[in-house]
Amino acid sequence: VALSANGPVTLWARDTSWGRDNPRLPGVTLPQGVHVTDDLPAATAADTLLLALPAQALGGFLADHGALLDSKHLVSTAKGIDLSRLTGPSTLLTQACPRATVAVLTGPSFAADIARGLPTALTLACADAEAGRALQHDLSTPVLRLYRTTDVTGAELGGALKNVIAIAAGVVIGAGLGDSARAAIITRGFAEMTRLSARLGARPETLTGLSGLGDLTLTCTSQQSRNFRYGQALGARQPFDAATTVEGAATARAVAALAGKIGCDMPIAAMVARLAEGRMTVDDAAQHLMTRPLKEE
Ligand SMILES: NC(=O)C1=CN([C@@H]2O[C@H](COP(=O)(O)OP(=O)(O)OC[C@H]3O[C@@H](n4cnc5c(N)ncnc54)[C@H](O)[C@@H]3O)[C@@H](O)[C@H]2O)C=CC1
Ligand SMILES: O=C(CO)COP(=O)(O)O
Repeated sequence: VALSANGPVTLWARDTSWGRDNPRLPGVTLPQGVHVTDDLPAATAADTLLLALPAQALGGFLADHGALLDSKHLVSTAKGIDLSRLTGPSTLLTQACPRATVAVLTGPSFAADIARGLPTALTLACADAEAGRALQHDLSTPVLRLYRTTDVTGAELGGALKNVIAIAAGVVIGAGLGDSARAAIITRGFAEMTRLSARLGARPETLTGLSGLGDLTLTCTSQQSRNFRYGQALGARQPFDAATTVEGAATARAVAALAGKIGCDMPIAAMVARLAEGRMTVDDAAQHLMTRPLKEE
């Protein structure tokens, strides 16, 4: 919707029977500049392709269709870590499409806000600085402001890890533990995010930017966030719609596996993984976090 301000856009989906009003984006009718199709070869004729798939679906999609995407400029919007391979979306794209230029678009942004034309700032990460500069210009609009970086690892880890911490923040609020406890979870969660990211080669300033702290702030404080609402339901012991995309649940499990492999202490992520799998109660999780050995901040 936003990019159609810059020129014609083709939107591909497996099922296009919804016409121009997608129930996943209620209240938004696609503008004339968006052409909707279920013809993937036709849609992939463009040079620049945005892949807006859930992180756990991206690997399978690339296994089926990667050949169509090679040599293109591929921009992933997925915020997660693939559970079976323990890698982020950029690695999945590079492995499936070795001749493509790979970039990541991430940062604080609810789809509904962008579609309504509200002002939004994002991070565009591309290891190839020149290609990143071109994509930054192509994908910015007067209300969608892109900052660029070459730190793809940091940008995609920020987006993936903030979802895990947002679930924890939701649990705190859902369980009635209060805003002070949520602030503690956000802060200690951010410490975990920077710790793991540094171990994996990210730059610290990427984590304090839009793709890290920016998105963490948004997702831990807004009822628009699916990850936060899912955490709230867990905390309140209420059911949650299983058809809703909640990236942080699988990513928490991936983070726990990855952190175990490289020996990185990630207590909040480990707790979210156990809560999401039903292996721990909220009371036990809170007790566990509060009774860890006292340490320096
Ligand atoms: N919705 C939002 O506000 C934002 C979402 N993101 C990220 O973008 C990614 C996608 O999120 P949403 O669009 O919100 O999710 P969604 O669940 O609303 O939509 C995902 C779409 O992908 C389709 N899909 C799933 N598996 C597929 C496959 N194998 N082949 C083809 N299509 C498939 C689904 O049918 C659905 O239409 C996630 O990683 C999310 O974290 C990033 C920023 C904001
Ligand atoms: O990534 C997002 C905001 O930046 C969307 O968050 P949720 O997936 O939690 O709805």
